[in-house]
Amino acid sequence: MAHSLQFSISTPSTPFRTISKRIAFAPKGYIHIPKHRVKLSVRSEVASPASSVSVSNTAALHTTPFPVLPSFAEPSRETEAEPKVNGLRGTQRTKLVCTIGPATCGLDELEEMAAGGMSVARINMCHGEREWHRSVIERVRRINQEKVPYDTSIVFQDADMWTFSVRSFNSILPKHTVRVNYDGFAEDVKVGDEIVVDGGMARFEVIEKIGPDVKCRCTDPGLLLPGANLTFWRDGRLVQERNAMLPTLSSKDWLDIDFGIAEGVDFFAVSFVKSAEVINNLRSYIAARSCDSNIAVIAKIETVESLKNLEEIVQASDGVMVARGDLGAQIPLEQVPSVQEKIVMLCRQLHKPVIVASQLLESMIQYPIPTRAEVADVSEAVRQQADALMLSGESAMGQYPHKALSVLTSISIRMEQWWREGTHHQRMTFPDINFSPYSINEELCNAAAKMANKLGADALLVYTTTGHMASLLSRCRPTCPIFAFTPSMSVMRRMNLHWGLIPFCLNVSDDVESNLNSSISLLKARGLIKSGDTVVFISDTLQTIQVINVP
Ligand SMILES: Nc1ncnc2c1ncn2[C@@H]1O[C@H](COP(=O)(O)OP(=O)(O)O)[C@@H](O)[C@H]1O
Ligand SMILES: C=C(OP(=O)(O)O)C(=O)O
Ligand SMILES: [K+]
Ligand SMILES: [Mg+2]
Repeated sequence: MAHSLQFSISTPSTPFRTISKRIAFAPKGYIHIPKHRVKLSVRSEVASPASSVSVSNTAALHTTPFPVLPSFAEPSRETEAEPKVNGLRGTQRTKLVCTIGPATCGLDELEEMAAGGMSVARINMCHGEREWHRSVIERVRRINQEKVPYDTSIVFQDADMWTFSVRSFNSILPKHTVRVNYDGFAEDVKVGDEIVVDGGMARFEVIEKIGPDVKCRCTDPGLLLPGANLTFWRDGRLVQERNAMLPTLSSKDWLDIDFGIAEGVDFFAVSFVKSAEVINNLRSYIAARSCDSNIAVIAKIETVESLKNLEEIVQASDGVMVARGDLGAQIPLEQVPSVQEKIVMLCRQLHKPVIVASQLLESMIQYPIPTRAEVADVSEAVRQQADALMLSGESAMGQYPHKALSVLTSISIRMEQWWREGTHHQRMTFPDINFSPYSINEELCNAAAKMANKLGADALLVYTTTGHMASLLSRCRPTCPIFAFTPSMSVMRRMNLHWGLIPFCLNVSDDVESNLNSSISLLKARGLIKSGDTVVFISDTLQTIQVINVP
């Protein structure tokens, strides 16, 4: 497959992802795909800065309203007028993004995912057809209010000869052929180069170049999964000049972006971001193209260049994804955990939501329980207080998508509880953000969160017009849940990606007292707060902190 964009629909929203240089696959059924896994050794001594044949890979995170699910509390009279989109909420702090694929695209499956804790649905535009993408978006919408083939991995055996080709094959690929969607491939690669699939899934040596075909011998057997990322190495160093010149957004990406704007997705996730420039370009494009919608732009951190320009990229974006899949193919695997922690901390400091993605529960693509190591990895991401965790193949084409989601949910709940109960953590202190218009709100939020913690408050309530005040509060990672009220549906949907925010759409009147009363009765009716609870209330228009005893 060539370029693609990924959208996610969150169960309140959707993402979009960048286009990566990917290997295209033989039509289904041609190359056979045994289901067992091959053990691979990862050679990390060849650890020089890497870049891959991957170009950009535009992922789109798209957010739709929160699923309208049967409410656990009978709506009371006060809440009858409440918009349906508010749906059912739990108070889990860590948000869960699920990639939607053949395993989860049906209405029933999507509904089950929503009920199981999915906060954002993601569609990877690398896979599937436009109509399929549209139907998924529609179904997510409907919940808020055929299947694609996936059996496409290829097993490489030791010493087998394969042809990597940039030719476009109309129907059936010749035997032992892999299509590469990076046009410069045959020119850039040299006889003797080592080709590494997905950071070590399999390795090849380049034997011969024949026009657009590159003959390679498998030197380290393994698996080729759809959308695999190729890197090539010469004399133990990654070849990267060419890649640096490739555009982050291809023309196919731009068409996918138009599609996302037309469909009203909530997020675009841009793959293989190198600098803030592409983010800024996309932002101005969105602003020019869609006057009313305000699609958030997520930068996927998965290249060496993006690590070099990390701070400017985070500043320019509305959120960040630690895309550990491709990242692990670009830097030595043993560096991925510390890089993840660094990105999570930086995003927290700059109050941008951060998603930890890829291979969280990889073994659950095939097995109904995770490995202990996977549980430890997910726990660590929750302990770091990342805003969101993301499932890829586990939910898109795995055999146990719902089980995988429930594993994420239970690990998150357990770790969040451990965090709240214990004295395990030191509070993070932040330097001031220093955007002067926000400094008052920043101080208010810091103070309100601290006050809520000290008083042992049951909830924080925030009125937020743009979502900014709510994200400042989320950044403090307070102990109690944060109920965020906004009159804007799109602001509400985007808040679904932020740690601890439980967003509601509510028409706000000029009468502060009556706003507060209706929020409180809404939360009471849903069983989220009760009489006698202590609630700390802040608003971006009032700039005061109130402590209320719920009547
Ligand atoms: N829309 C889809 N249709 C079919 N398969 C999909 C779809 N989305 C995802 N998948 C499957 O799930 C896997 C993991 O998803 P993702 O991480 O988004 O893609 P990739 O592996 O291309 O980076 C894909 O490799 C693919 O096999
Ligand atoms: C999330 C990632 O991107 P994609 O799934 O598009 O490869 C990743 O590389 O980890
Ligand atoms: K991936
Ligand atoms: Mg990637």
